[in-house]
Amino acid sequence: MIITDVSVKTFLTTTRRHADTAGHAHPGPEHKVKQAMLIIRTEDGHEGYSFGAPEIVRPHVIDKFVKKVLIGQDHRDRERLWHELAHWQRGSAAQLTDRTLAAVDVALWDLAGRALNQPVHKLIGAYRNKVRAYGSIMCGDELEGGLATPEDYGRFAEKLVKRGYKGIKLHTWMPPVSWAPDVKMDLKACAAVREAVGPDIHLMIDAFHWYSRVDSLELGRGLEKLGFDWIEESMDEQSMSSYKWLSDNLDIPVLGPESASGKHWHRAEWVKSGAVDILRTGVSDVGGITPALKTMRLAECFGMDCEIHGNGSMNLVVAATSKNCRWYERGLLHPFLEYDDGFDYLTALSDPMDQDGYVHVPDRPGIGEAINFEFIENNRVE
Ligand SMILES: O=C(O)[C@H](O)[C@@H](O)[C@@H](O)C(=O)NO
Ligand SMILES: [Mg+2]
Repeated sequence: MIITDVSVKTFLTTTRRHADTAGHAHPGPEHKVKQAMLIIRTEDGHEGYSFGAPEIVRPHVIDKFVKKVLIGQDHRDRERLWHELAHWQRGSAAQLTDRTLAAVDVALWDLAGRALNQPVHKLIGAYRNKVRAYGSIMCGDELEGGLATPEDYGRFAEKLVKRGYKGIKLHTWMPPVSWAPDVKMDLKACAAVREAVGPDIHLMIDAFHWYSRVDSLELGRGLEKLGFDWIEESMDEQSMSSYKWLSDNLDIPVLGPESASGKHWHRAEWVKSGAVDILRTGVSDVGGITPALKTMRLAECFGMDCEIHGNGSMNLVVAATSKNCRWYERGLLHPFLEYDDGFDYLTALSDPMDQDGYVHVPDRPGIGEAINFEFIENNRVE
């Protein structure tokens, strides 16, 4: 059970996703990008894995922080190891981020499952074995036939409903789109989607993250007329009081925070302040499965739903082990991309969705990823 090694394998994977100046994904030509696999190994040869950007598991953070906390420790002591690593953050000169904590925590949970030959959602205590998904559409663009007009969004939404989705979330247009942001265009896209899919499909929006209070109010009031389920990240989440103001002035549920730092502790403050109606967590955002579960349980104590940010096995585990979330965020989706094609370094989708819009939680050991180890070895760069 004792951890004897922490290592990283960096490899090339092919993708058509390209990040814009705000970090949002858009489709483009195929290109190769570096991906990292973190490996935590024990004395008896068991290993746990997690994937992420190479910079979050770069040698500096692995050698200066992760190895110092993990090597020689019982891998099952996840709660203690998470706190010990989190305490290193204050003195790390902002070098040890929540993303790194998440990579380590996910690999430790994966290790626990693989060592016992059990799926992690069963180890934690499953609430369900399938979760209803909403299709999370990429941010708008200026691509002919892509997501350039409200009608494009409407057509794509129709396609998603045919695929089985019972919920759809729009990320609307943001810079670097030349004319964005524009509340009236956001509402035209939302109206086009509502018109296209009818009244029974659940709709949500995740808007330009830096609207003013007044713009957010105009957007929210328009969405109320369209019967949307929630409004998400329409303002800078560093201003919790702005969300309190918006929640007090809108009927549509306000959801968040997604990107705000502070893990489960800060999300407790958002609940206490009444800043949101639906809480939000995400394994990458709060530092792992461990704090994401704490956020879910915190929301449950206040009679609140907590919706999980992001796709992938790690977030699916949190959704499968929690009663108070209604959705799994499946995406990001675009008319030019086939989400169900998956990743070249996995031999199966982590989140297969049936025709009724349910994602079935894989019962594979660990967090449930079907890793193609041979592909990773054949495409290693470090
Ligand atoms: O880069 C981002 O802001 C996120 O990836 C975003 O696009 C999307 O994942 C999100 O906000 N979901 O709620
Ligand atoms: Mg979001």
